[in-house]
Amino acid sequence: MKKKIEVACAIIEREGRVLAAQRAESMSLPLKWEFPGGKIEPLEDARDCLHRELREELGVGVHIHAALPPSDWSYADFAITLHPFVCTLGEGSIHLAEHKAIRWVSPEEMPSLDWAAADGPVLENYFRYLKQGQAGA
Ligand SMILES: Nc1nc2c([nH]c(=O)n2[C@@H]2O[C@H](COP(=O)(O)OP(=O)(O)OP(=O)(O)O)[C@@H](O)[C@H]2O)c(=O)[nH]1
Repeated sequence: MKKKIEVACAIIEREGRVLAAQRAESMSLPLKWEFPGGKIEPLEDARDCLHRELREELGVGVHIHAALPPSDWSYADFAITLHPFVCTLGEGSIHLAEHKAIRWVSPEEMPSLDWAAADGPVLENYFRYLKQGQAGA
């Protein structure tokens, strides 16, 4: 059976843009774009995982504002459930410990990046979330 992992990831918003991070050549899914985050440890809460991973990967704290629906994806060699959270930056300034690059992208620019395949449904859910916010505004 395929290995199954649970991953928490952060859609960090700033001034109408979100932070996209590019995986390094040395990582799995090299050079793909993703939302920073990582694997949830056994018995770990998804939000605690997110805070831990963002400190490790970017050296920042975040404020979590909303949880988007978890989304499942099956890669050739493993299956993943992504748990996305909409966040803003808290304390610290960004230092890249693992990623090759980051970009602040507008919602219009987001689909043009070469995302990890599992992020497709996450982008759709985020666009739906933005629309709902505008409808409720
Ligand atoms: N953080 C994050 N990971 C994602 C996203 N989309 C996606 O497919 N993933 C996959 O989820 C896994 C996250 O695990 P990780 O960040 O703790 O793992 P890693 O790359 O350090 O180690 P790995 O070598 O086991 O892949 C990776 O396999 C990554 O490719 C995303 O948007 N954010």
